[in-house]
Amino acid sequence: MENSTYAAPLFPDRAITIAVTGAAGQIAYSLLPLLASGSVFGSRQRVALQLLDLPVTESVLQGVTLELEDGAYPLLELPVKYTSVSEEAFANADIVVLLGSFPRKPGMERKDLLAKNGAIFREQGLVLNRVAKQETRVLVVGNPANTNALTLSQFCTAIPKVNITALARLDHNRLRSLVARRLSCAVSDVHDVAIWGNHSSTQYPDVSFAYTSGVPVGKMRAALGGESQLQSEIIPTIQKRGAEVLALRKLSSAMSAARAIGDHLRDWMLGTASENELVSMVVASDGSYGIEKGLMFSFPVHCYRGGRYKIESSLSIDSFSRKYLEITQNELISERDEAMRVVSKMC
Ligand SMILES: NC(=O)c1ccc[n+]([C@@H]2O[C@H](COP(=O)([O-])OP(=O)(O)OC[C@H]3O[C@@H](n4cnc5c(N)ncnc54)[C@H](O)[C@@H]3O)[C@@H](O)[C@H]2O)c1
Ligand SMILES: O=C(O)C[C@H](O)C(=O)O
Repeated sequence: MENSTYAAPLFPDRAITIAVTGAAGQIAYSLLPLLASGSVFGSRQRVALQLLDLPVTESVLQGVTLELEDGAYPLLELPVKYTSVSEEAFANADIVVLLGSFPRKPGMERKDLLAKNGAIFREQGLVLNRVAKQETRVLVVGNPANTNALTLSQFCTAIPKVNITALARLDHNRLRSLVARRLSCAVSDVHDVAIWGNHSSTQYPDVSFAYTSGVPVGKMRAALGGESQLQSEIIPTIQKRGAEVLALRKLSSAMSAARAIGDHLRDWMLGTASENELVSMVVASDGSYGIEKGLMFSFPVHCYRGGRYKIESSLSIDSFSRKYLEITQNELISERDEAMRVVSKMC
């Protein structure tokens, strides 16, 4: 991870408490060692983990906690807590990472998935509303991540909406890496790619503001072969990358998702390596770029130490980009309307 190893601890006198749901699943298996080892919050920050999964996974979850103990991580508080009761997992958490969600099954339509997850994220929002601290930071990963985060935020008014985000960093990292491969440069030399909109195949992976030491801002589209190449190859490659991994592995991305979660949490809590660096996060829209206020939308943001971010609202959007922003916004509006229709029936 960039720049976290020597970071001053956020909480020098205590452990940072991180609740993780879906902790018996495959992303968690890659994520928990990153959290426990200090790769995310620095090599001087103690870490307490509170793991949640469904009762049916109890023995797997227990096995995962045994492995965490056997890792003998110097920063990890022991014993590791695990439970199937959300209230216990979320109590006193500084950070809540929500991996647990209902997966799409063969024959299921998108609206069935929204209904199943609407119920889960409504319930978890209500629990957080009762037990979480106002300063708790929430990261939703379980799909459909943007809309699950929106549902949760509707039922969790105790946590300010700016403290609820969802993951677009995997898409951001995928784009950064693709640009590096195309330009034969180091990933660390690629700056300010952006992901806009939904974590789905309508997302807009944008290189308009990206630069490297050899390619200045404004020249990246040309360096990558021009708009037709972006449209026919680069944009669809990123939009469909999750599906590509799923088809090959027969399992969705987990190692890269865990790495992206670590990047998202590190930048959000400790700040980006440079104050000017843009990273992509799904956050509640403030109306920037004409995106409906309140919609959970991935924007390029700046992050500052202490869990703060600011949407970069001054980028100039041309007609090429505007078309993509509208497609992904429309998808998110229809997901939101469907999810709200479903959860309103549960009230
Ligand atoms: N946003 C992203 O970039 C991104 C990337 C990769 C995967 N994902 C999503 O992340 C989620 C997790 O992926 P995974 O590969 O770890 O899945 P997984 O199926 O391996 O694990 C999910 C775990 O969640 C648990 N779970 C289900 N409902 C729960 C609930 N209500 N409370 C607590 N736990 C619950 C399950 O028992 C399971 O152990 C999936 O929805 C996946 O689509 C998102
Ligand atoms: O789990 C999925 O559907 C895919 C995942 O969100 C990914 O982007 O890899």
